[in-house]
Amino acid sequence: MAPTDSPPRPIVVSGPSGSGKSTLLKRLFAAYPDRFGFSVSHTTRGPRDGEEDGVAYYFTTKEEFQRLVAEDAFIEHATFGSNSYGTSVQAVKTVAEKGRTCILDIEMEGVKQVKKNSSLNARFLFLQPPSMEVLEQRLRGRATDKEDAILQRLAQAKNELEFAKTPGVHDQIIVNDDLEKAWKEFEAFCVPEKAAQ
Ligand SMILES: Nc1ncnc2c1ncn2[C@@H]1O[C@H](COP(=O)(O)OP(=O)(O)OP(=O)(O)O)[C@@H](O)[C@H]1O
Repeated sequence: MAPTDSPPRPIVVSGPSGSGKSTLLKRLFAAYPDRFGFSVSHTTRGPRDGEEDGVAYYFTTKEEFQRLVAEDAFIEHATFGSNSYGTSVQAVKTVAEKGRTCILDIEMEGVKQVKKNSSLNARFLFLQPPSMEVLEQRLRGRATDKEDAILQRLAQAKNELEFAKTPGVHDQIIVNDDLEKAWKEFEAFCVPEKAAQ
C-alpha cells in the first residue's frame, strides 16, 4: 500500500445460513490470497499447543474481557460454555492498518453493531438466497445440520431477509441463484477495480 492510500475499508458479508457466504469467501481468498484478511478474535479460553497470542486469538482473562464489553470495544461477542469470544473494533482496524481488506462474516446483530460504529467505515454486502425453498434445499443438501438446526436456521433466515429490506442497510444485495453470476458480482464488490474493467 502506498503511504498516501487510505486504509482499505472493511467489508461486512452477511446473509442467512446457507446463502453461500463460505462458498464465495473461500473462492475470494483463493483468488486473492494477499489482499483480504480476517480479524483476530478475543477469547477467554486458554491457548492450545502452538496457538500464538495475537495470531490465533488475543487471549484475555475474564476480567479483561468484561472490561472490554463494558467499554463497548466489541462488535460482537458471545459465550459458549464457560468461554467468551469477541470481535473487537480494534482487531478489524488492525487488519486495515496492514493494508488488507478486513472481511467480517457476521450475522444480523453483528451487522447492527458495525453500523453503529461509523469509525469502521465498512461496506455492507448481503447475500440473498433465490427463495426460501431453495435455501431449504441447500441447507438439506449440505447435510451438515440436524433437522431442528435446519428449522432454526430457516426461521432466523426470515428475520435476516426482513431486516435486509430496511432501506440503506446494505450497499449491495446479491441474489445467489447461479453461482457463477453471484461470484462475478461478489468479486466486483470486493475488488472494485475488477468492476471497472
Ligand atoms: N449458487 C449456488 N447454487 C447451488 N448451491 C449453492 C450455491 N451457493 C452455495 N451453494 C451450496 O449451498 C450450501 C450452503 O452454502 P454455504 O455453506 O456457503 O452457506 P453459508 O452462508 O456459508 O452458511 P453458514 O452461515 O451456515 O456457514 C452449500 O452446500 C453450497 O455448496
